[in-house]
Amino acid sequence: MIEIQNVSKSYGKKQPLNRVSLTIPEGEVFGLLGPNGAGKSTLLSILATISVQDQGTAQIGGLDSKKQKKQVRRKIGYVPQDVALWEQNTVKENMTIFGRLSKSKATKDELKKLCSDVKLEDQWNEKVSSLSGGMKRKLNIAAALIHDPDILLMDEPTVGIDLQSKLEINQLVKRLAQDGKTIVYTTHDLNEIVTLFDRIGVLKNGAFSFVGTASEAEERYSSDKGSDWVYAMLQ
Ligand SMILES: Nc1ncnc2c1ncn2[C@@H]1O[C@H](COP(=O)(O)OP(=O)(O)OP(=O)(O)O)[C@@H](O)[C@H]1O
Repeated sequence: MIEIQNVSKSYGKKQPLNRVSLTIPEGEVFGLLGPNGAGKSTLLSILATISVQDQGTAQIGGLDSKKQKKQVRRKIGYVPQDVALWEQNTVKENMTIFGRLSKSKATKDELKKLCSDVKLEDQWNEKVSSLSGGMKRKLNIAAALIHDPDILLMDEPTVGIDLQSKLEINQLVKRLAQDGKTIVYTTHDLNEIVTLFDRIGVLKNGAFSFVGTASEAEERYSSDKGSDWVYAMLQ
């Protein structure tokens, strides 16, 4: 469970988060939406203990993101917006390095299994620099799962990649949720907004303008003229 209470964060005169509150129950796939610059990455980075909020609290599995960073990091896997890999090393070497960094005792077979879960088994001995953008994204996700986190924070994991990799990542997210993991996922993708999430939340002007299921959003934002409810919701 994730509990965010009255979280605020400013950068100079900009205030992307202004007393934001949200509860995400265990096992939920939550879609974090909003226009460019709305504060989605900022909120994820606070949950990932990379940024610190100016005010308010964020609790992850009962642990405080500010005061119990180390313990929180054991509970979360973070997939940043920008791919972060060792390009000159192989997939296997990358997984081994990430395994050491997360102090995981995962065996080679377990690391390989994580790669096969994201359909990267054939690339095990390939250099990262030779992989496609979609493959790199999938490797970043596999790396975030090495320490078997309860919660996965994913910042636009499918932006700018091929359709097949995107659908594979979507399927993986659904499987992880079935296994009981809680997932917070930011996206601008229309199909994902409509199909992937148990609930969505729209960040706008520093706060959530909507939190609920896609059906509830459709009901609220559809007009009689049948205008596009996703567009209306994000305005
Ligand atoms: N380190 C930083 N220093 C200064 N300003 C920042 C910093 N990080 C984010 N911002 C600003 O805070 C606001 C929120 O940024 P954030 O990246 O959280 O938005 P976002 O909703 O994730 O956007 P996008 O959909 O474009 O990824 C933006 O105006 C951004 O320019």
